[in-house]
Amino acid sequence: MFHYVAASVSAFFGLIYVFFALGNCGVFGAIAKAILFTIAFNTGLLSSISAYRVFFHRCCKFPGPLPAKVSRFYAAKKSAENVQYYKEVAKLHATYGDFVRTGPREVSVLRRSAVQAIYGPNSECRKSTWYGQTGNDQQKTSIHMTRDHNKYRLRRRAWDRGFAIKAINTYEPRIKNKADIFMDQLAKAGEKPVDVTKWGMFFSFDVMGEIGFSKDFNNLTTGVEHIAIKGVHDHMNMLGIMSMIPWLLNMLSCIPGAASGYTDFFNFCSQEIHAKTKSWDPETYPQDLVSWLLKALKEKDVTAPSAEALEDDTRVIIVAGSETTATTLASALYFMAKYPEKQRKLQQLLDEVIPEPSAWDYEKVKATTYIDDWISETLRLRPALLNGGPRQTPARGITVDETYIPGGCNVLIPVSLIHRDPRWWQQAEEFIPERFGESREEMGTDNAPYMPFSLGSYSCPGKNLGQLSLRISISSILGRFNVSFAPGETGETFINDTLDTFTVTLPPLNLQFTPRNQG
Ligand code: HEM
Repeated sequence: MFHYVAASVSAFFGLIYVFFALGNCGVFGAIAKAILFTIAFNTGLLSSISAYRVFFHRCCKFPGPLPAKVSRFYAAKKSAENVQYYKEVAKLHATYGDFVRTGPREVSVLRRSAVQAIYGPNSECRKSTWYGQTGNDQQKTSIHMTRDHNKYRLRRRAWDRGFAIKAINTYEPRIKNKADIFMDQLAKAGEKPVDVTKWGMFFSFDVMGEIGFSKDFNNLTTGVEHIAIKGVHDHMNMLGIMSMIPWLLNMLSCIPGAASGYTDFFNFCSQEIHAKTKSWDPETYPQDLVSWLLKALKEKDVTAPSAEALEDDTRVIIVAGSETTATTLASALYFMAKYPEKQRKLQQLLDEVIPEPSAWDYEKVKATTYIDDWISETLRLRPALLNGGPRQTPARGITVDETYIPGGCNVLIPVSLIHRDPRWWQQAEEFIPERFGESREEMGTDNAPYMPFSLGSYSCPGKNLGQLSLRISISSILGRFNVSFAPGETGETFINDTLDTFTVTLPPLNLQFTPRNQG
């Protein structure tokens, strides 16, 4: 698009010059003629592109709404209506079936076998053009936006070292420390309602400050959202809508001032990484994720990102690491309030191994598998990312069941739909953590499509860290409190008004945390 826009602008001024030089009209006449010429040319061009996309494009056999076949602006428009594009996708699948053309070259697929074909470890599908939204210079983008598969694999190694078991073990007591501050704040709230959407975010941002940078972001102690993070949150809706047209987002971000809402966040990350570069001691064992990335950079390891990419990576650490864990924690607590008898069951199982909060021990929490079943079921019904990241099919295409999808198409799975599809999930709409535990076989869980952390090469590197934070926070809460809806809260808005901003944005949820008498 950059090339196209540059060529168009040059051609426009070239035309004015030519018409003027031909000498049969003045400057204004030349401008008028150039405008007419440009309109005629672009009308012809856009009409022929539209006709091609509707009748001759390699994706033309897939059904879908006509405007979606012509342009991605359709998806952006639908997303702009209420930032709930996932509901639109659900309607489209109900109307058109399992394969829906949701963009000129995008197909949304609602089939179990598509999970392996698109995201599985042996899939040849690669990150699609969606990941070009912050630019295509692979030396400058974050790991998340790295589309070059070989470069991605090399960079991923540095991340995987930061999430290896030895590293993760050093994080556990520091996360527990944050959880304890969180518990003190819940105790202070007493009978007052606590918005867990907000406080879950404070907790997970502070965890990422600690684990990402060995830094206290102080959200939990102050009860106030960090100014830099606030900038990100204030612009999530816009980002959710604009990312429907990645090339436009990329272009807009180049306009000076267009990304000013993010300035605080960008400056903050930049300051943090510079401070860290100075304070970091390469001789000691890395204590946080940024140190692992710095280590790779310093050792000129092939896994090292460039300095610019490192800055972008720090932004990913904060956003990818905290938004997802925070929204999952809030949803897990929602289910506790909604299903008090199941909450009691989890509490009792934890009480058996941890009879009082002072006896808290992570190994015992981990051994209580029902807590993992709770987290898995929460992520099934309330995935932190409602859609699988779009992937591009390899040149020879892929086959999903009986359907051939040609090469060079963008394909994705609507995760929030496939996780509730009754063809593969029994009692699909119900919250039944046991389906991941003792009822696993009976409920056919192993054969059902499940991908809250994505799968394969580009799956979430922070999965273990996310689960660690969730186990620690949930077990700490249940050891000290009973969780219920605050007066007047039903949780309906929390469920119905979830926004699709790539990672979800959740409405407030007011819960009450009543101290337990454990006798
Ligand atoms: C419950 C918690 C979490 C969930 C549900 C989750 C989910 C996901 C998903 C679905 C993706 C794939 C996105 C895509 O395909 O574009 C992803 C990617 C990623 N996640 Fe997580 N995540 C969680 C926690 C974390 C944590 C704690 C970190 C730590 C920094 C993290 C770091 C990342 C990174 C860096 C990527 C990009 C990987 C890539 O592009 O290949 N995540 N996550």
